[in-house]
Amino acid sequence: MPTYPPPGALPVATVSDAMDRFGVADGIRPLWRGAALSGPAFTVWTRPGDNKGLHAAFQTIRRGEVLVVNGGGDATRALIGELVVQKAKALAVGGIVLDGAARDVAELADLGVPVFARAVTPAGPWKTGPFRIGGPIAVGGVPVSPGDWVVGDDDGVAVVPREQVDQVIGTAHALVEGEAERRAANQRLIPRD
Ligand SMILES: O=C([O-])CC(=O)C(=O)O
Ligand SMILES: [Mg+2]
Repeated sequence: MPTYPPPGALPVATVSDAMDRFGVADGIRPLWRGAALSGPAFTVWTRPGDNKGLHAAFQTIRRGEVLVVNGGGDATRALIGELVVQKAKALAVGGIVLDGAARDVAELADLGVPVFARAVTPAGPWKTGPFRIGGPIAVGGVPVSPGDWVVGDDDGVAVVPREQVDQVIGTAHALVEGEAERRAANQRLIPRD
């Protein structure tokens, strides 16, 4: 697995800026404050509201990979809850990104697994499929293929195509330095009377 910056090391906003401000998954939000992730995508497409494919994903997902799920943007059925996230934690999954919903949100922060989703609902999932594991999908309108870099923080989630990761990380570091200069300049401002 390539080495990515650790979760929270580069702001997602800056990573997106380094992609000409593209790459952000629209409408996908962190489910607890401080949730941050950074790792390669493990993709699943599932029938909206059905989590059979997520349980199948846990048979092969590797340490540090981020489970990224296209659930059709469905907000009516939670694809995951505390028990599924507990499983993700035991397998050292890097985090979960759902274009769909979750439940049991009070427990997710305690588990410490970064989870990002479009919606929260107490309604539980179906468990019959169909699903597809490992192909190209999209979340929040952004294409994701297995191995693309997924990064998430309090602002949301961005996806960097695998072949652009080195260039985007380099550009993002340069942008961070530029922002530090602007921050210092802001601190030198004085009110005019
Ligand atoms: O029942 C489910 O599949 C989802 C859920 O609430 C959990 O994982 O705790
Ligand atoms: Mg539950």
